[in-house]
Amino acid sequence: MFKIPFLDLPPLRGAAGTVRLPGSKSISNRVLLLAALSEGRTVVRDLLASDDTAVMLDALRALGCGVAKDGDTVTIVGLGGKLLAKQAHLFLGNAGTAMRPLTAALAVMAATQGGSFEVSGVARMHERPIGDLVDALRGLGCAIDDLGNSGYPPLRLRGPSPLALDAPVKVRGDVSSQFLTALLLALPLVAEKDIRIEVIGELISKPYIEITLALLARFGIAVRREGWEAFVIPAGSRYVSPGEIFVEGDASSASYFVGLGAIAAADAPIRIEGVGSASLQGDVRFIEAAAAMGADVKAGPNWLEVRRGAWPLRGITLDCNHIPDAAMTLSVMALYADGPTTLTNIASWRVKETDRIAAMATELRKLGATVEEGPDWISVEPLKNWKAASIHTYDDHRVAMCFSLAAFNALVTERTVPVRVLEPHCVAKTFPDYFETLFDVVTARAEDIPVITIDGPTASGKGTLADETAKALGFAVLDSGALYRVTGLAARRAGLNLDDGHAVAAIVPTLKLGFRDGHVFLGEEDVSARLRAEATGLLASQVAVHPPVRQALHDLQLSFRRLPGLVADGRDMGTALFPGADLKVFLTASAATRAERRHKQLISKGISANITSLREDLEARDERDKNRSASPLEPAQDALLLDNSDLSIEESVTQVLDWWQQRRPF
Ligand SMILES: Nc1ncnc2c1ncn2[C@@H]1O[C@H](COP(=O)(O)OP(=O)(O)OP(=O)(O)O)[C@@H](O)[C@H]1O
Ligand SMILES: Nc1ccn([C@@H]2O[C@H](COP(=O)(O)O)[C@@H](O)[C@H]2O)c(=O)n1
Repeated sequence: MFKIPFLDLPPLRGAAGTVRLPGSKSISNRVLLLAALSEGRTVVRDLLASDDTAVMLDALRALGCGVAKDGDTVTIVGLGGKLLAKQAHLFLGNAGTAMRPLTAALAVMAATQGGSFEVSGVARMHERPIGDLVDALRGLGCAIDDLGNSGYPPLRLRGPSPLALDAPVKVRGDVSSQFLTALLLALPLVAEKDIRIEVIGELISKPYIEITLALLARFGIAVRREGWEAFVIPAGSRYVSPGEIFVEGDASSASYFVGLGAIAAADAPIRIEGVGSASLQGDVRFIEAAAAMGADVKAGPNWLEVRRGAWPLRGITLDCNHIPDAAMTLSVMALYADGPTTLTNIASWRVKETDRIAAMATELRKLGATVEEGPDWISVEPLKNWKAASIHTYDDHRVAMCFSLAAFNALVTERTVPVRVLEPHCVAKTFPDYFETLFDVVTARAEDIPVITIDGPTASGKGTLADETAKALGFAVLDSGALYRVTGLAARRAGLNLDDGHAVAAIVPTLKLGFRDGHVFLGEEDVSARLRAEATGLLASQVAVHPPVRQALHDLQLSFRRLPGLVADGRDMGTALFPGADLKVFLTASAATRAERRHKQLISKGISANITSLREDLEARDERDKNRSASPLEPAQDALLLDNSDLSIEESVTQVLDWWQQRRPF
C-alpha cells in the first residue's frame, strides 16, 4: 500500500493482463458476523483484509469470539447467540457494514441477556445516520442511549429489557439498506415466533438485501420475502455454521478494472478474477452500465473479460439505484464519452464515507470538467481541455480508486496531464493494494514515467537520499552501484581478469540477479552485505571503467523505470542513463565528511575500519570514476548541486522534495 501523502499518476495509455480481486467487503463483514453468531467453528476463506474487516474482527475478539488468522483465511469460533462479554466498547472506524449490524445484534442480545455495549467510530461515522435503525430497535423494546447527536453514533446498547416481537418490526428502507440488513441479521437470535419486518418507503439498494438473504440461507436461516415490502424470519430460526465458506471477489472493486478495460484495453482484454455472472453481489451489474457506455464485456461464472468496444465511450443516462457504489466509476468514465452522462437516483451517495455527489463534482471540476449536480443526481460532460489536478479523496477509498481512471487522458488529448491522488492509503478500506494492482496491468510511455537522478562521489549519501526520496513519493529505486558491485564480485569469483572488459561484460547476461525487499540475490545467495563491503566497491570501480561492461548493464538499468516513477542513484544516471530525467541532483560532501560518515556506518555494523585508509580508498575510487573515458563521474549540465556536508539527511530529502514539487504542475 502507498502510505504517502500523495501519489502522482503519470499519463497512462494502455491496459492488459489479469487482476485477482480482493474479497468483497459486504460479504466479508456479513460472513464474519454470521460466523460469530453461530455456534462452533467457521472457516472463512478469501476474506478481505482491509480497515473495515479489521475493525469487525477486533470487535468480535472483544465480544469473546475465537479469531485465528492465517493469510486470507480466518477461523471464527462463534458465540452461539450467547454473550460471553457483558460489557465492551467497540471502535468501528468508518465501517458502516460493522456499525449497523453490530448495533442491531448487540441491542437484541443485551435486551435478552443483559449487558452494556458502546459502539463508536471516526468523526465521519458520527455523521452517518443510524436513527432509522435505532428507531426500529427502540420500537422493539431495546434500550439504546445516544452518546452524541441523536440519530447518529456513538451509541450505548444496554439491557435487559423486554422485547415486543408480536407486532411487525418497522424500518425505513429509503436511506440505507443496511438498516434492514442489520435487523435481518440480528432478529433470528430471538425468533421464538415468526418475526415480521416491514419496510417503510421504497427500499433502496435491493441487491445488498439479496446478499444478506443468500448468506442467511448459508447459515441456516430461510427468510420469507414478500416482495420488497416485508420479510418474515421463521419461528425457531437458529444459526448453523456451514463449516467453511468462501468470500467472492468484491464486485464494486471490479468496477475500476471494468472501467479500465473499457477505456484502455484496446489490444488485449483485462481479465478480472473473483466475480462473474454467478456473483451474489448486485454491483456485478455494473458491467451492464459499462457495456451501455461501450465496453466489450465477456462474463464467466467467476470471471470477467473487458476490452474497449465503442470509442469514445457513449454518454448515458442511468438510474443507478441498483449499483450505488460502483456507479461512481461511471462518473469518471464519463470524461471519455461522446456526450453527457447523467446518473440518477443516487441520493445514498450523500451519506456514504463522504458526500460523494459533492466530492465527485468538486474533484471532476478540478480536472476541468463541466459537472452539474442535484440532490440525487450528477451529470458529467466529456472533457477535452484537461487540467493537472490534485485530487482530494475525503478519506473515501472509492474516490481515490475512481480518479485513477483520469490518468488515461493521453487517450483523448495531446496536452496530457498527470493526476495527483491525495492520501492514496484511503484505499485500505477495501483494496489495500489497489494502486500496485493497477500498475501491474497498465502501460505508460517510458518517457512519461518520472525519473529523479542522484549522482555524486562515493559516500556522499546518494543511496540514503535516493531511498528516502523514493519512499516519500512511492517511487522505485535503482541503486546502479549495486549492479557494478555484483558484476565485480561475480567476475572476481569467476577468476576473470578485471582488466579484460569484454570478458567481464560477457558474464553480465549470465548473472541470475534477484531484487527482493531491498536485498540483492545472486542465484539463491543474498549478497547484499557482501556487496556493501569496501573491497567490493573497489572491484566495482575497476570493472566500471570498461565501456562493454557499462553497455552490458545499460538495458537492465533502464528496466527499473517503472510506474509510478524512479529515483536512480549512481555516477552517470543524469548524464548517460536518463538524460531526460525530470530532476537531476549532483550530491557532494567534503572528503573528510564522507570518510567520517562511512567510518561511522561501518563501525555501527560492527566492521572495524580506519578513517585515514577509508578516506584514501574513497578518494582513489572518485579519481578513477572521474577520469575514466566512459561515462565519467561529473554533474549533468542541468543538474542541481547539493553539498550536504552541513545538512542532515532529513534536510537533504526536504531540499530534493522541494525541487521536485517546483517541477510539478499541481
Ligand atoms: N546528510 C547526511 N548527514 C549525515 N549522514 C549522512 C547524510 N547522508 C548520508 N549519510 C550517511 O552517510 C553514510 C553513507 O551514505 P550512503 O551509503 O547513502 O552513501 P552513498 O553515496 O550511496 O555511498 P556509495 O557511493 O558508497 O554507494 C550512511 O551511513 C548515511 O546514513
Ligand atoms: N552509475 C554508476 C554507479 C556505480 N559505478 C561504479 O560502481 C562503484 C560502486 O558504486 P557505489 O555507488 O555502490 O559506491 C563506483 O565507485 C563506480 O565505479 C558507476 O561507474 N556508475
